[in-house]
Amino acid sequence: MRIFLVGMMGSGKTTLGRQLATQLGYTFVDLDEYIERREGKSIAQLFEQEGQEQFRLKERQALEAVVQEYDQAVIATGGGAPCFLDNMQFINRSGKSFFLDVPVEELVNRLLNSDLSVRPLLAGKSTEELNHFMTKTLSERLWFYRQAHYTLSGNIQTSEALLTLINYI
Ligand SMILES: Nc1ncnc2c1ncn2[C@@H]1O[C@H](COP(=O)(O)OP(=O)(O)OP(=O)(O)O)[C@@H](O)[C@H]1O
Ligand SMILES: O=C(O)C1=C[C@@H](O)[C@@H](O)[C@H](O)C1
Ligand SMILES: [Mg+2]
Repeated sequence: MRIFLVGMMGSGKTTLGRQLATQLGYTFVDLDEYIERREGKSIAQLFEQEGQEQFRLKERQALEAVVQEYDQAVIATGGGAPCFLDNMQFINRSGKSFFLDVPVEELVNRLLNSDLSVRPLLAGKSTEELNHFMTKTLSERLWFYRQAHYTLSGNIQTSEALLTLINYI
């Protein structure tokens, strides 16, 4: 079985995905890291050198490659991945999907405590700009994220989220 985690930057896909994979004995794949390895460039470099449109094409190719490569895996998708091309349909056809629906205020808190420079869409933003960007982007993306098979809502601790997810699987 393939398990896909979708949601905004800071929603905990990488953190939760890694732990879930360990618990299930599945391979963990972080789509951003997979792209970085395939391309030999960081996500920030890809955005800077090739632009977002080209990145989204590479992201789709990587998604297809991951599905080809792994039958039993927990896959943390990139924050934007489900919202371009027909990626969300492809995800839903390829496994079970979970939307980590974390309130914007909490996303902003978490992101302010992390390294913004590795996230090219957020790099250099002030707290106010970050708030505005995250609110606007979430409202544009909700339609896609809500197509996930399951939703985990709220600011919940990773350990609790893990238990809930395992119950759904
Ligand atoms: N349940 C949680 N409660 C509190 N903080 C969390 C939780 N999950 C993750 N974090 C923290 O929030 C930050 C972002 O988490 P993470 O990198 O897992 O998000 P992501 O969804 O993979 O983001 P991106 O789309 O940018 O890769 C990290 O600093 C992480 O430690
Ligand atoms: O939300 C987004 O559009 C992104 C999220 C990250 O996972 C990376 O894929 C990249 O920084 C873009
Ligand atoms: Mg991540």
